[in-house]
Amino acid sequence: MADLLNGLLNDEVLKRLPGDVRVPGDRPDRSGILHIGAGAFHRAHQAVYTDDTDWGITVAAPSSRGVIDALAAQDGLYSVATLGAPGAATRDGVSMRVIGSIVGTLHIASERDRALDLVAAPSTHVVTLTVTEKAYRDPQGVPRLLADGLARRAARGGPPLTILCCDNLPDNGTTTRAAVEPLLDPATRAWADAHVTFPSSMVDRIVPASTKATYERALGELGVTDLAAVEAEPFTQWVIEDDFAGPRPDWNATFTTDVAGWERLKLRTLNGVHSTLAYLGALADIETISETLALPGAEDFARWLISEQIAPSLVPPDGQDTVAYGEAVLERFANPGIRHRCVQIAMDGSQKLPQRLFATMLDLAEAGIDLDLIALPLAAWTRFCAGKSDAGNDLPLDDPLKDVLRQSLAAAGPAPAARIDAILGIRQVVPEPLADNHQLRRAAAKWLRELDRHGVATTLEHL
Ligand SMILES: NC(=O)c1ccc[n+]([C@@H]2O[C@H](COP(=O)([O-])OP(=O)(O)OC[C@H]3O[C@@H](n4cnc5c(N)ncnc54)[C@H](O)[C@@H]3O)[C@@H](O)[C@H]2O)c1
Ligand SMILES: O=P(O)(O)OC[C@@H](O)[C@@H](O)[C@H](O)[C@H](O)CO
Repeated sequence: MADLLNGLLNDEVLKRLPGDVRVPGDRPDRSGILHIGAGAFHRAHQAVYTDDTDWGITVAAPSSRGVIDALAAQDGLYSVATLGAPGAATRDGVSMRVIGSIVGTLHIASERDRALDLVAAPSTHVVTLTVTEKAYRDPQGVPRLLADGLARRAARGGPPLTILCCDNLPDNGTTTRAAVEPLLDPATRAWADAHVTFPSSMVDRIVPASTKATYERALGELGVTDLAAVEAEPFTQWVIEDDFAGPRPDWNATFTTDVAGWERLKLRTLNGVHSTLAYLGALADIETISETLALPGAEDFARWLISEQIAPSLVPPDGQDTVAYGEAVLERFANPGIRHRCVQIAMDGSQKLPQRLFATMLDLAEAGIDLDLIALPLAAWTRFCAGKSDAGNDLPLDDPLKDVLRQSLAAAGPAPAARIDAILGIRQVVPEPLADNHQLRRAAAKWLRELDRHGVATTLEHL
């Protein structure tokens, strides 16, 4: 952890920061946005877009309070280091910006009543969410909080509210609505039908979890300690369905009537290849995505996967070409400044692979297209779930369906075909038509046999 003797980043020290650090102008004095999920992504994405407006954010942490405590001690300020920025103003392709859009913090687990009041407050116009894919399947968690907050807002006859999901899910607005609506009492439901919208959005910026190196870099660049520092790639994108119930922040985002095409393109191409590289890299005991992409054969495989399997599975949004989009994604993945760990991306595969891989497979199967290449990431995930790398090292299986995955694999025994069938048989994860797809089963079993016998590095090299 960075040295506290240098003092903390806060309002007082803003004017003393090095001249090449971008600092916020006048800070907003109220928050029209309640954000739930104080993770790294929010700080490097929505909070940055908001910093360019006169809106403020209250950030709510569902359980762990480390980040909000750090933010509170720093007057809500923190830095974003953009790494590998072409033409960056500062050393080694790093450009530093201090963000001032966070004006309040809240710990939901210990301040639930205040959280409900904030959902109900007339001054709150937008609730944004980055709570990971699995949170939408836990009715007693964030969906219950939103439902209870809406009940309070409805009872007070509050103004309209927009609930904007910023998690990597398809139809993420509809998914959020579907998680919240069944929890509403009839009166609140009737009020919400008229006063609450759930736009979908496609969010994109690669933001790895902060590490000791992040805090040390922040100290070096700022001259003061920043315990909420994050780092991110230069690229950023936000496509939002223009369906706001009340006032809309003037974010420099793309507002559109149809966000589904963007979501599909991004989830299948960027996230599909990200998860593929994450499982291959983790099995090969490689730490990051950029290092995995540098394995002989890996970049060619990713390119084939995009052109032969992902591109034919979707119609990109107007003006986009999936192969060109994929090329740009691979360039972003190769950014050596971004140390995005394979095991971080590999987390929660059961919640991610349905939209990242299985949806692509379904569309390919329906179109009668061979599923050979895309069966390799399925084999890699299957092998990853058993918890050992190619060299026999332990791999973490951090997944809400960990027990189901492990039990299914244990019951299947060692034969690759049986292990693939066991995974394809998990109905909560794999759509039914894929379980009976003989071509997919055969291809995945073939790849799993290769991975078992030769490991990832040799398999990729000899593709
Ligand atoms: N990091 C990225 O590159 C990136 C890019 C695009 C989208 N996203 C989206 O943002 C999400 C968060 O990413 P991050 O990098 O901030 O991760 P993070 O680990 O830094 O933060 C995760 C956040 O989710 C909350 N959370 C986790 N499980 C929860 C649960 N069951 N109920 C309620 N809250 C829960 C945590 O409290 C935390 O605030 C991702 O899951 C993804 O959907 C991330
Ligand atoms: O954040 P997750 O856990 O949903 O997925 C891990 C990465 O694939 C993801 O965060 C990408 O970096 C991101 O989607 C890029 O915009």
